[in-house]
Amino acid sequence: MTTKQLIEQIQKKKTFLCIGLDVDLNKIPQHLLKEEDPIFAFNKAIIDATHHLCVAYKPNTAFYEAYGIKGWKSLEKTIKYLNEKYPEIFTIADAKRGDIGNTSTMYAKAFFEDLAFDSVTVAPYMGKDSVEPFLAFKDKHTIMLALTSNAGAFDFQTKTVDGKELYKQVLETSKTWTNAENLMYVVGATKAEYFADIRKIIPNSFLLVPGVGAQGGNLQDVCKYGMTDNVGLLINSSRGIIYASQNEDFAEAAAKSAEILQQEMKAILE
Ligand SMILES: O=c1ccn([C@@H]2O[C@H](COP(=O)(O)O)[C@@H](O)[C@H]2O)c(=O)[nH]1
Repeated sequence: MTTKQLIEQIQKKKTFLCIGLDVDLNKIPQHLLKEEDPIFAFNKAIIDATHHLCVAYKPNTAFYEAYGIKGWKSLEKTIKYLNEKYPEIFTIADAKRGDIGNTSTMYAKAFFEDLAFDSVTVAPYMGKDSVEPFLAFKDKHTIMLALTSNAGAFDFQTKTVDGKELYKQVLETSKTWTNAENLMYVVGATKAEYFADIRKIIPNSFLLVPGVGAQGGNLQDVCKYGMTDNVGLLINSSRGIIYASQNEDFAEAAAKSAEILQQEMKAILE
């Protein structure tokens, strides 16, 4: 999907919500455990109930890898279902990959070609040659960690290196890379006070913003300082939506929870 198509979807659906599909078998309704593929059954029900309220889904691959081959098959089925039934939805593999160049190319093939995700998250720590192989894929998006939502973000990301905070160095340097137009960035909703400075460096790039809901980030604050003319934000909530209920009504409860955020977004967009 192109960035233009993503912006069109945001404007049409009046939402920039991304729903995180972080499936934990201990948290899903127990009746689903009787299904042949409980993870896919859960995701399918959540997607069917919420697709009109969001523009993106983000399975975090850890929640699938934890269940071995079965988990990976559930991830495959989920992305295939999304691509076939809801092709207008932007898909994010939250895998936080990155390695020496030839290995990064294989990661990129896995997520962009084999699984056919629109985007994948990567870590910037190994630098230019670890990220550029992802950027080489046309109409695919590489979402690089910039300033993360967790407390550990202050261990390295905000430390001063050569007179500038490391996360700012990451943003500035990455702008010079080949195919940098295919970059988006992760900035945590819990770091709302940093968005104004971040926008000075990357005024137009899309930001994937996790941390609303279960981690306590505030949507209004993020939008106040992070929003661009083209919105430029994908706000993610995972647990706050998909585990709104652990009973048989889980899909409807997830939709209600998603609708609360979507209505807030709609009001901001109007
Ligand atoms: O800085 C980051 C980067 C990634 N994440 C991921 O986003 C979701 C958040 O889940 P919630 O349940 O809404 O808290 C999860 O997959 C994280 O691994 C993040 O939280 N912060």
